[in-house]
Amino acid sequence: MMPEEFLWGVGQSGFQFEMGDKLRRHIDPNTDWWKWVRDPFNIKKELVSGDLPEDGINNYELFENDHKLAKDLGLNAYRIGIEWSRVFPCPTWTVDTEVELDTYGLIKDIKIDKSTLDELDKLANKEEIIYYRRVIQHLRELGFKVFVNLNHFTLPVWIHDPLAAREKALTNGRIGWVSQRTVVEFAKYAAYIAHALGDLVDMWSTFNEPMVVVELGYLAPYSGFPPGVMNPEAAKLAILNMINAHALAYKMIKRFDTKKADDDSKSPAEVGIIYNNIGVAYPKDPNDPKDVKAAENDNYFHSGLFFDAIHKGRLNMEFDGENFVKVRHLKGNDWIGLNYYTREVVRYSEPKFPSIPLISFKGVPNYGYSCRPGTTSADNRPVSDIGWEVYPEGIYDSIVEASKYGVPVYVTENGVADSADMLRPYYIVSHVSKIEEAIENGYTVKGYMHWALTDNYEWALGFSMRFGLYKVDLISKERIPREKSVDTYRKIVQYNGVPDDLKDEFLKGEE
Ligand SMILES: O=[N+]([O-])c1ccccc1O[C@@H]1O[C@H](CO)[C@H](O)[C@H](O)[C@H]1O
Repeated sequence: MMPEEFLWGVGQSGFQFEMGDKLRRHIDPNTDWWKWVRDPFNIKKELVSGDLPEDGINNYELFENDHKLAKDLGLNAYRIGIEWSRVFPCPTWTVDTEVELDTYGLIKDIKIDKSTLDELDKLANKEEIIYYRRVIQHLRELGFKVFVNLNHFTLPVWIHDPLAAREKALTNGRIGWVSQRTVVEFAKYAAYIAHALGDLVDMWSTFNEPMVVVELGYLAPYSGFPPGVMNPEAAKLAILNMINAHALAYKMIKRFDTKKADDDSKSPAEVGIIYNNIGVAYPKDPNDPKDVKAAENDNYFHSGLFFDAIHKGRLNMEFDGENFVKVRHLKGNDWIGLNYYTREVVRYSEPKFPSIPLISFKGVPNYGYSCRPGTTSADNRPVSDIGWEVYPEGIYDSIVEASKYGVPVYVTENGVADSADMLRPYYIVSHVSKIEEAIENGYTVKGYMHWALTDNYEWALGFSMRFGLYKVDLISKERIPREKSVDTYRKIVQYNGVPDDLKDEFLKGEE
């Protein structure tokens, strides 16, 4: 059983859930992803699916309905995302701020005060603020603890034009996280949102999975993620800028959200980061020191580097895992949101880029993310529709790794692409059991949020991947329960842990 105050919830983002209203009144054409997924070249090359987000599930209008579905499951936590581009459809560059740099060229502080907020207020789309306030208020009325995430992959197109960025090999101005200008604008956005929503929100996160943005955007040109270039120098800049952006947003949220929303909160603003692949790279051959080193490097590249910076003020600017500089102003993180889907199994391989020595690993096929749908993994585990191995042990190891930083952990995403609902009940039971085990062994995990309540738009893969406890009919927008999963999750939530009958049904013979 979980501790009494354990949070059970679901997670969602803006871009993947909001759009889909019939009259197209609530489309948001102002993101990089909007532009990216309809680009004829991308569609022709099958980099993206050709599905469009405006044909999606329409949570924008149906949020009350979705909140009620979550309530009926017995949930008490709900994670949402704010779309930067909805609040600021036009550039905020013109709002002047003083920026203080450190000796490494990182931004140490940025002067944002009440008059800056007034200027930003003139540029903000007030209707969208009113809208997000309604959404949060409705969640609060239903008794949910609300988690608000500021950035989930998408960037305003005025700050990132992915097609121009690709075409001009990142030499044009709108290059997203490769440019330090984005850090400054993000700090303004964070300050403004904290001010505009702070009375209703105590649990904040800056980013969702920053390393996915970097790796799929700048090191995997066929991933289907914008801007689809291969450029290790850009990847390094993007990582440093996102670390810097987290640090500044952390400060801004603390500065401008001074009002406690919930009685049970420790402070008016608990600011964390949502992160995936935390310590879940495993060596193919645990007896081969080179493979062991490869996994260690992989783990450091994916999470250690970022976490060392924001928790210890210790920055590995060389990307070698060996040389560090002290950058105290980067420190600041109150909780870790852990997203877990599967593991990685890696072998040693000579560093692909001389300037990133940590990338001395390569994935082994038929494990983790590299499986084929409709098969079982090399380890004889089930594989999801998206080709990801089901490996519940990984969530335990991920909790252990995240716990090293001394802040509470919330599982902010966990789920499976499974349109037939054959795997999901087992997936939920096995992963939640591992979380229970971690808690029994003394680790601090304070919540579990399933991804997702409903089907949604799975980025480059469009609507083909079905992560919902509720299936969504994309024509009628009807939510149809995937009965077995809905039942399973409801039982777990009611019991506040995995009851014995579910363990018997799904985990017999595993232990
Ligand atoms: O979006 N991704 O490409 C990606 C790759 C590896 C692990 C998580 C991950 O992103 C995460 O995954 C889920 C399901 O795929 C959602 O789409 C979510 O938006 C994202 O945060």
